[in-house]
Amino acid sequence: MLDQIRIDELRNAPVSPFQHIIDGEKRDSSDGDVLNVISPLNGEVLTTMARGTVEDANAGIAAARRAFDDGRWSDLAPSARKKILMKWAALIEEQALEIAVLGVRNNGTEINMAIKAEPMSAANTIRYYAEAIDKIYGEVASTDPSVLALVHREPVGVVGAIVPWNFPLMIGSWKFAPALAAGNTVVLKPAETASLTLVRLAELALEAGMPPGVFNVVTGKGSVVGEAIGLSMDVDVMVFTGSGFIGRKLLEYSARSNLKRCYLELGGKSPNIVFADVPDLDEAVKVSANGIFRNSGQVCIAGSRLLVERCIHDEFVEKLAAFVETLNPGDPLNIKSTAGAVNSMSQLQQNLGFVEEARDLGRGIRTGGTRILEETGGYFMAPTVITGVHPRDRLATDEVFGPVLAVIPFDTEEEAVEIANGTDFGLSSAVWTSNLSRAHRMIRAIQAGVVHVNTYGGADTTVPLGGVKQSGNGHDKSLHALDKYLELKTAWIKL
Ligand SMILES: NC(=O)C1=CN([C@@H]2O[C@H](COP(=O)(O)OP(=O)(O)OC[C@H]3O[C@@H](n4cnc5c(N)ncnc54)[C@H](OP(=O)(O)O)[C@@H]3O)[C@@H](O)[C@H]2O)C=CC1
Ligand SMILES: CCCCCC/C=C/C(=O)O
Repeated sequence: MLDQIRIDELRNAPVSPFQHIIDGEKRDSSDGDVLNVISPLNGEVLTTMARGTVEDANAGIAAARRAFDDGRWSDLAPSARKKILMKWAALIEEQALEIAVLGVRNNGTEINMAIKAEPMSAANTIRYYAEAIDKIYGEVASTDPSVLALVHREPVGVVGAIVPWNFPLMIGSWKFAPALAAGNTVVLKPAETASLTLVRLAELALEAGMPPGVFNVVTGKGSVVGEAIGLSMDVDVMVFTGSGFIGRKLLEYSARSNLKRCYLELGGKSPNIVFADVPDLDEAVKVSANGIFRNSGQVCIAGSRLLVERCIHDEFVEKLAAFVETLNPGDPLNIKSTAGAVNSMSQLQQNLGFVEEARDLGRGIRTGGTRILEETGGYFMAPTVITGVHPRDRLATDEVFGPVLAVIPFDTEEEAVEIANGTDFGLSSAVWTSNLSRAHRMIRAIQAGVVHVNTYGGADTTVPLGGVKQSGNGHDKSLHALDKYLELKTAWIKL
């Protein structure tokens, strides 16, 4: 599917200014203000987008409220909603390359990953929930024969979605696809540094026949548009992926407004644990490296802590560093690049700050540790492996969200579990072992929403993704995600 010549044609195509999509229309901000969209590929202005005001956020919410309350979407038969969603998925797939290149110019993800993880994955997710929604049934409870007790599943109402910049379409679709399939309406605020493709998707939704007001996208600052959505009395469910700092604010907004449900996915510091009986050490090296360095480490489930049993530690690190040095981070629109740009200058500075702190503590910068390709003006960083990290170092406890891997040796299974569980996070993890009993013990012992065994990543739409501890609550993906967007209603009928 990836054609370098076509990508090169698209890479310099002019990008028209982006507006909000509210009530089925493209709209400027109420005060006409715009934000410059800076491309992380060269630090230059790519285009502008509407800088949403509180009025714009409220207009998006009001449109979603009207569209929900008058039943133009929720009262459609599930099969009718399904037809529109299927058409939407097809349109996204038809334009996948154009959308992917626009997204790469906006957020810096390498094109190989972007095409799969963004438009293709969004289309797949929309289709998954479209197909599911006419197969979900209510219940008839077991009661005394004088009563008929029914449990209905109803859409909750207006869903506010606030999504991040690392995979705007993939993560966005994990929220809006089940929400819309279930009959809710949506107002979505994309991240300031990755809004363009989500606006494009909203345009395609209208083209697919989605009624106006059902899916609204309001761009701008989180502190303005995001806060207005969080505080709205007309938003019934809030779904979010991003930092714990903003996740806490959303809980506060909910408490200060209408106690809206709030589902948070807040990232992690996921342990990737390699025992000496790893079935294939070379495979583990490669998969572990990809588990942290794809998308420049800007992945919530990134295996950012590598715990290696001491007796194979030196050999593993040697092979890992050698493999990492063969990676080819750089121009994300070159299909040969293995990683692209870091999303923003502030993320790059944050990443480099972690490296400096580790260096000051005397940890070993085994490879990487620097900004690269500075002459391009882009925000590129070498994949970085840091050894001798102490489990209490900030590098071992805090999310970097960049291409920085902390390596920690361990001696026993118990110690590995203690280190693995020794952070406030609990999103993902992996165990590499040939011992089936140990694999099952570790699955039980690790505090995380996902435990991989002898692999890292790759879990598809069929399984839930969610965190424990301060990695959040609720689950994206799978049929379980629908529960967030459905309300149970009991009908108790005396016969
Ligand atoms: N997938 C994941 O797990 C992600 C984790 N993170 C973590 O967060 C760190 C910081 O990244 P950052 O982009 O600043 O993440 P944030 O949590 O700040 O941003 C996530 C989303 O929240 C919005 N937002 C910001 N302020 C508010 C507010 N007051 N009310 C409502 N919404 C708001 C943002 O909008 P805007 O862009 O306009 O600020 C964005 O859409 C990363 O280094 C990483 O550790 C970040 C992104 C994704
Ligand atoms: C194809 C990349 C897999 C990403 C898995 C989930 C990432 C979630 C996130 O970053 O929030």
